[in-house]
Amino acid sequence: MRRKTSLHLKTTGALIKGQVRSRLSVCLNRIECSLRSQGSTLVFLHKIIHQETSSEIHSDLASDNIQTDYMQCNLFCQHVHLRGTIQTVPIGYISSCFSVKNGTPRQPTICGPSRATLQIQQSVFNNPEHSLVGLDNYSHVWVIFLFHKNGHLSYKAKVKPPRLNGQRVGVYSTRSPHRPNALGLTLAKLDRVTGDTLHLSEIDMIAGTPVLDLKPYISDYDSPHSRVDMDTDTYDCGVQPESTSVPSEDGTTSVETLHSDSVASSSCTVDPQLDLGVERRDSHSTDPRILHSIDKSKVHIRHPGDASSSYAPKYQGKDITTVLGELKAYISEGHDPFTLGSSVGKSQASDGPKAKPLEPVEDSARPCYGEEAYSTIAGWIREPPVTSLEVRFTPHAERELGEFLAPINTESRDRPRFRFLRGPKEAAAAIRGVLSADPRSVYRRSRCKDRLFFFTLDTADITCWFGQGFAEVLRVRLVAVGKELAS
Ligand SMILES: C[S@@+](CC[C@H](N)C(=O)[O-])C[C@H]1O[C@@H](n2cnc3c(N)ncnc32)[C@H](O)[C@@H]1O
Repeated sequence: MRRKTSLHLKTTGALIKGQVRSRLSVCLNRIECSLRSQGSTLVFLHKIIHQETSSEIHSDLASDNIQTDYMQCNLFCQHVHLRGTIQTVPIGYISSCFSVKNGTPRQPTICGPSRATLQIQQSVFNNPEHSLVGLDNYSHVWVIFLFHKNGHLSYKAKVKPPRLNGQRVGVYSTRSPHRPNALGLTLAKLDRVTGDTLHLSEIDMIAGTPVLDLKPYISDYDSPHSRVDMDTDTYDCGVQPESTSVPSEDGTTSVETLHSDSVASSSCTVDPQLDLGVERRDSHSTDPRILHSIDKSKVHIRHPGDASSSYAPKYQGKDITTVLGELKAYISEGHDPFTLGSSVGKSQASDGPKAKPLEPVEDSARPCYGEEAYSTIAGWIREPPVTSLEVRFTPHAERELGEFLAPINTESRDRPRFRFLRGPKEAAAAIRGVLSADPRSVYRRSRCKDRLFFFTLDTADITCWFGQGFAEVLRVRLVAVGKELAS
């Protein structure tokens, strides 16, 4: 194997010129060192050399990809020496309606109809379809992939996200594809599973993207809001609970619901220190955007006007806002919510405060808890300094798009046909999604305002231009390679 590898390295090395050649040879030397010292990594290294480096080099000799491979090998070898072996082999490669980076949505939510398939490689599992059994129970899947088309590893500690229109932030506060380990993470919609293939939509990956891993999206684990909901479920036990409020040593009040026929108990902990006002701001910070969550409180109150409040768990017929308002009053004023009215569980605290009818909690006085109560995001994500664009089609472009057929359409073979998208309507929605988010780089926006913008969507080449606050689609043509696919 080693001889074969060396031979391959020599052949590949002969193709490389100048600086790139010398860089790669350093890299190859390191790999050979690794081969000598790390017998077990031989297969993987061979894969890197064979699949990643050589195919890219042959197709794109002078490109930056060589540097990427060089850097990747370099990083890899450092790891082999310092940290042991890290084996990462793609489980499959994305086939998607985006063939190049230009015009690919920056996040999956931008363009719902963006579709893709992923076939699990036979080389990873003998029966790749077995690895997907049960996955069709989930609507969404995390896709962990490599930004394999990042031409060069010019990553920097600070980046300029296009939505920030030139402002710099730390790379780790962004989803920039330019990062030291070029890993991407996309929450894709899982439309269906057929055998060894996943059918996805809402994706932001280009065709050929190597996928390293898949995990089901489980809101109970992956969404802080759901975690909160699980905690508040302690109010909705389904059986008449006997409740007792137990002040604990750390000053929190724990409300325990005891099931008479079971040893199981669930608890809801309220920290009076926290004032139940979730919109606490950091005492050290004057930045009004810094909103801090209550980490320890397992209580979640939704904003009274929040549409989601209809989902609020109920305790003994009362919505959670009311129950927590009562709890808050209990904590701050001594009203015992558990001795109020007949529908509420009895308090077992004999020396607890006397029952008093509660005043209805004023909306303004209620804590205003939105979803941000449990997760916070940078203000610019929802309110970026760039505005979204109106998207128009010229009548000509509209006609051209209308000519396209869905993949399964059996009509005339002369008409252009999509591979992924389900017809012109879906394509129009995808184009609107991509363009309204202004896919141009900051440089293009400011320096090349008047230039035409081209991108490819499925089998269509789109030409458009940008004006003040809008993007207009001028032409929709079948891509050259798409012709073969469409026939
Ligand atoms: C901003 S990244 C976000 C990706 C992912 N959702 C994440 O947060 O990690 C999405 C952009 O990466 C680029 N991209 C997609 N697939 C790529 C690949 N295989 N190699 C390099 N760049 C890619 C496209 O330009 C796309 O607009």
